[in-house]
Amino acid sequence: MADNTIPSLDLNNGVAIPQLGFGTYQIAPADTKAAVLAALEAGYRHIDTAQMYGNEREVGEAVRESGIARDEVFVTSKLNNNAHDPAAAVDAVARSTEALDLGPIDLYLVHWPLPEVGDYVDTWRALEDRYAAGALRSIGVSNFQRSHLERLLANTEVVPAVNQIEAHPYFQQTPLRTFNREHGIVTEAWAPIAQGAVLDDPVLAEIAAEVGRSVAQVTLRWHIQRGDVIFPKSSSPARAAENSAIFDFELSAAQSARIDALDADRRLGPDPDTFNWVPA
Ligand SMILES: NC(=O)C1=CN([C@@H]2O[C@H](COP(=O)(O)OP(=O)(O)OC[C@H]3O[C@@H](n4cnc5c(N)ncnc54)[C@H](OP(=O)(O)O)[C@@H]3O)[C@@H](O)[C@H]2O)C=CC1
Ligand SMILES: O=C1CO[C@H](CO)[C@@H](O)[C@@H]1O
Repeated sequence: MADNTIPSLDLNNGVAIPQLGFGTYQIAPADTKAAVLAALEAGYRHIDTAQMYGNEREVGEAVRESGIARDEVFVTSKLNNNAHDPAAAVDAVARSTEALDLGPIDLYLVHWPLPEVGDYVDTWRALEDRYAAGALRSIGVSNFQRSHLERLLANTEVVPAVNQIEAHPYFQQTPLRTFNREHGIVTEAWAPIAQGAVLDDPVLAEIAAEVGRSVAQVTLRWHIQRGDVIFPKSSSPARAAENSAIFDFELSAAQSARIDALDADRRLGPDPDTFNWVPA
């Protein structure tokens, strides 16, 4: 474990995804290109963006200008909540593709199920069509609960490659992660350090002192050892580099179990069963 190489996982269609990526939520468009270039310089090879974040164009510019071969960088984007209608979804894929300007997008997600807005099954069929046409290398979902996935799996052909859900030590999502795994769906954990809420945790601080790492690094390492994909966000190149230096140490089973015991059913973001927000 001397080096710090980022491992990849295989999605259910055989496409490889780096287990660590760089999150770009709340990075302003004007700051995004520099932040993504710094992340790529630090060794990240996976960027998570969304139409909702308003920074796809700048993510694409950074990847294109980085000098790194296109097939060495994995880029995810997400369909915005106002594009669930199938025709709008097809148009949204075209707009994301144009904004990123990187050729086929590596992974494209339905950002939220929006259970009371249209029907996510129809939205998914539109993404299945774009996937079959080669416009998207992989397709997945985000914030889908078990009930949403069950309906999708029963009514459509392509099994989502990932389900990107809120998960961190205070909201561990154990049953949903198990369901994902049993169906060949990779779990991606958003807000892996709980948007900073775990940083003052005394148990995590104790473990950090034991392994000589920061609380953020210990928390991110715990996710990696659970087998999930993560993409912490930082606007600071120093913290982004810190967050990527997690592949040259390990947590013991006992240390991981102490983190497992922090689960507190503490959701930070919206509840996917009731979140039906659509931007104007
Ligand atoms: N699918 C979905 O619905 C959602 C997806 N996401 C995705 O997940 C990504 C990650 O989630 P996010 O909500 O950003 O939350 P994170 O858990 O990644 O936390 C980000 C916050 O932690 C701070 N931070 C990061 N690294 C460190 C560090 N080493 N030490 C101290 N503070 C640190 C950042 O501040 P600073 O920038 O100042 O370092 C920022 O305030 C998003 O960027 C986005 O790509 C997020 C939310 C919802
Ligand atoms: O990706 C996202 C960033 O955070 C927002 C607020 O929690 C979410 O709505 C959105 O899904």
